[in-house]
Amino acid sequence: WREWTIDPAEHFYYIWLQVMIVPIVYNWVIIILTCFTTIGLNYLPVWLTLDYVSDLMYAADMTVTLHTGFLDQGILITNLTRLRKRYLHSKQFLWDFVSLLPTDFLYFAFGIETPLVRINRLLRIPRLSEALDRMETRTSYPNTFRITKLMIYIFVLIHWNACLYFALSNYIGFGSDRWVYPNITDPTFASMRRQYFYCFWFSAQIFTTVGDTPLPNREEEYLFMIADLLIAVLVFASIVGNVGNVITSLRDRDNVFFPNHIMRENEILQQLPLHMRTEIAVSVHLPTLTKVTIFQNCETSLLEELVLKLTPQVFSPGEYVCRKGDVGHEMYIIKEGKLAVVADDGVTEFAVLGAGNFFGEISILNIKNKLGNRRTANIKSIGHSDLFSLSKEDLTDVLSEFPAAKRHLEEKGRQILVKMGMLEERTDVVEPEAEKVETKIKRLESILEELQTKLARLMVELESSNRKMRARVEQLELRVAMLDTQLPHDGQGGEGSLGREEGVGGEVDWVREEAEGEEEKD
Ligand SMILES: Nc1ncnc2c1ncn2[C@@H]1O[C@@H]2COP(=O)(O)O[C@H]2[C@H]1O
Repeated sequence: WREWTIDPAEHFYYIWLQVMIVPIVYNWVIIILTCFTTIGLNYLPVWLTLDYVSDLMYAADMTVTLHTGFLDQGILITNLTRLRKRYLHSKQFLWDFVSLLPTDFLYFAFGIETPLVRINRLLRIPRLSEALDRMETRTSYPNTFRITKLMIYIFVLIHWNACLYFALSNYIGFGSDRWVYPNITDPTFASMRRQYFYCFWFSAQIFTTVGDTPLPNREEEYLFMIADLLIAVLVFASIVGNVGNVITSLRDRDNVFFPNHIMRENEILQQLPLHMRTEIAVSVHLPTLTKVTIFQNCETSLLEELVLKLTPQVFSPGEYVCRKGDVGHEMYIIKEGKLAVVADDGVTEFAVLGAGNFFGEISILNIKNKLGNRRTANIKSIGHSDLFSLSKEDLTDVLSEFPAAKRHLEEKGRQILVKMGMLEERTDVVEPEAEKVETKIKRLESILEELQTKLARLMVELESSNRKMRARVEQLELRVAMLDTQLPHDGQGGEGSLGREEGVGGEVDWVREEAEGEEEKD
C-alpha cells in the first residue's frame, strides 16, 4: 500500500473528504462546549474517546493527502517521491502537522477540565472548506447547500459566543448581576440543558441584533457586548450578501452549473456586438496565440480576426484528438496541456507537443503526401488539455492574408512528412504543374494569333463591302438622274421599260459585283 496513490477526481477521495467533515466539525463544536464544566466533566469518557478517534482520523487524513496525486500541466502526477516532496514543502502540511501536535500532554499541567489545550485541532479548517467546496460543485441543489452552509457557520458562531458568555459569567460570578448567567445553584438554572439553551438564546439575541439582552454593568461585560455587536454587524452583512447572491444565481439558474460551459461561452459571445466580442476574445485568447510561432510576427489586427475563428476544445487524459487516416477538417493550437504523437499501438510516442505548439495542418493544407487529405498521425492527449481548433475554411481565409504563416506551416508540414518518408517528391509535384501552365499559355497564344488573323480578314472584308456599297449607291443615283432626264411623257410604257431595264441592269450589276467580291476574297 506504500505505492498506493489516489486520483483527486475519483469518488474515494470525495467520500474521504466528506468523512473528514465529522472530526473537524466535532472539534470546532466540542472543544469550546467544555466551557460548560458540568457538560465537560459529566461526559468526560465520551469526549476523551471521541477526541482520540478524531486524532486518528486526522493522522489518516495526512496519509491520504500524502498519497493524493496532483495535476501538473494537465497531467496527473502519481510519483510518490514527488507527491511526498510537494506535501512536505506545502503550507498545508504545516497546518496539518500543528493541528496534530499532542498538546493533550498539557492536561498534566492544567488539569483534565481544560480541553482548550486541544485548540490547535481547529487548524484543520482548510480541509473542511475543501470538502464543502467539493460538495457544492457536486450537489444538485447548490443554492440550498449555500444557505445551509451559512446557517451552520452562524450556528457555530452563536455556539462559541454562548460558551464564552457562560465562561465569562463563571469568571464574574453566576447571578452577580442581571447580565451574567443566573445563579446555577438555583434549581431553575442548574440543569445542563438549561445552562446551554439560556446561553445560546442570549448569544443569538446579540447576533441577530434583536438587542433585547440585559444591559451590561461591568467593564468586562461592556467589552464582551461591544465585540459581539461588531461581529453581529459582520454576520448581518454576510447574511444579506450571501442570500443576495443566492437569489441572483437562482435568477440565472441556467448559468450556475452549465455542464458544457465552452459551448455556452460561445453562445454568449455570439450575442455581443462584434467589437465587444473581439475585445473579449482578444483578451482571453491572445496570450495563447502570441505563443504560437507562426503567428508571432503577425499584425494585431489580423490576430484579432483570427481569435474570433478559434473554437476552444477540452480533451481528457488518454483521449485521441485525431487518428491516422481520418479526413482532416481542422487544425489545432495547444493552449495548455501536453499531447503525444503516437504510433498505432497508442503507446510509442514519436513526439510530445506542448503549449504554443500546433498540429493537424498537413491534412488540410494540401501538402502532397501519400495519404492525401487524411491525418498522417495519431494525436493523444496525455493529461487534460485545452486546445483551440481552426476549421479548414477559416484557416484558408486567414492564410490568404498571412502568406508568411502559410509558408511556415507548409514548411513545418513538409519537414514532418520528410521525417516520416511520406512526402511525395517535390519535383514530381511541381514540374508537371509548371509544364501544364506552360502548354496552356502556348495554346492560348496560338488561339489568340488565330483570332487576330480572323479579325484582320473581317476588317478587310468589311471595308471592301463598304466601298462596293458606296459605289453601287453612286451608280444607282447616276442612273436615276439619267432616267429622270429621259422620262417619256406617257407614263405607262416608260414605267414598264424602266422596270425591266432596271431589273435586268440591276441583276447584271449585282452578279458582277458578287463576282468581284469573290475575286477579292480569293
Ligand atoms: N513526428 C511528428 N512530430 C510533430 N507533429 C507531428 C508528427 N507527425 C504528425 N504530426 C502532426 O500530427 C498531425 C496529424 O494530422 P495532420 O496529418 O493533419 O497533421 C499532423 C502534424 O501536424
